[in-house]
Amino acid sequence: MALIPLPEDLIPFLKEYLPATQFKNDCSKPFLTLTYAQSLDSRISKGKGQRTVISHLETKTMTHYLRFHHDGILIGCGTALADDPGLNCKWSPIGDTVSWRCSPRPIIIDPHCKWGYSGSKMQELKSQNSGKSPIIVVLKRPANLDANLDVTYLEAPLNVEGRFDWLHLLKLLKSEYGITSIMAEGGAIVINELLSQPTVVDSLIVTIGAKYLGQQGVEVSPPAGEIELDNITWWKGTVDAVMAARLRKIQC
Ligand SMILES: NC(=O)c1ccc[n+]([C@@H]2O[C@H](COP(=O)([O-])OP(=O)(O)OC[C@H]3O[C@@H](n4cnc5c(N)ncnc54)[C@H](O)[C@@H]3O)[C@@H](O)[C@H]2O)c1
Ligand SMILES: Nc1nc(=O)c(N)c(NC[C@H](O)[C@H](O)[C@H](O)COP(=O)(O)O)[nH]1
Repeated sequence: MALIPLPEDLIPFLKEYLPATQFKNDCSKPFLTLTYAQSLDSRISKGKGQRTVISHLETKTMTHYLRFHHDGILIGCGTALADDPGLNCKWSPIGDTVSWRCSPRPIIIDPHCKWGYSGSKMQELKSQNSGKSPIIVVLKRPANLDANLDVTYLEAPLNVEGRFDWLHLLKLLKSEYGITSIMAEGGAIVINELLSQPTVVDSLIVTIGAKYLGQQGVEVSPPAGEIELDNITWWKGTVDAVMAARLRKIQC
């Protein structure tokens, strides 16, 4: 899908929430932006496994502007399987040239290797020099790896609940691959887990589309209950609104 020009007032609106240059050297974990598009009833798709357009094209362009400003783009394997996403960047300051140089490195959280890179949109974009090859985070690298497949596996341990520890994972991505900023784009499991990680998430950028998706839709709602936000700012577009904020740090 072609983009439209980025609304100019989104640039100052987002500035404070983007990874800052000085952050790169200061911290052992990458800067993490959690971003997604939801309906008025807090759904991110109309059903499990169904790719659903929520954003207006101007906020779709905003997503690509955000992609331009991050080294990595992280999704769960549920999104990779449902959407077959490209995860490249189609926005650049010099126009809409699509290049792997402007694109973040896709990072797919796939502990049990359910998603395949072969034949994917990501592979197609990589072969056209329009995107980067992914890092797939797994418990154990698959046996019989195809040496021709341009894909990197990062092994990480699962905790007793069968989950990767986010802080450990992010630090690994920085120390092993030099990734200093990541935007997490979903889906629901990733978003719900990260909403309760104020020490891991640095910025929260949520697009709210003016539609309802209904009770069959995939819901975003933190399982642990109430989450407070700080530094809240709103932007209003043609039909969408965007909220940028920070998760409130828990006081000891
Ligand atoms: N509107 C939006 O902005 C948006 C964004 C992304 C996805 N989506 C939609 O969301 C749906 C997919 O969401 P979902 O919740 O099924 O999938 P998901 O993308 O959150 O992936 C879930 C899977 O990722 C892995 N995973 C995630 N966190 C993990 C952790 N800490 N440790 C170990 N494994 C972990 C697990 O295998 C888990 O089953 C799709 O319908 C997609 O279209 C919407
Ligand atoms: N900003 C936004 N608005 C939406 O309406 C919507 N459905 C998504 N969904 C995010 C999800 O991660 C998608 O899978 C990728 O946005 C697809 O990425 P590509 O365009 O293929 O690169 N994101």
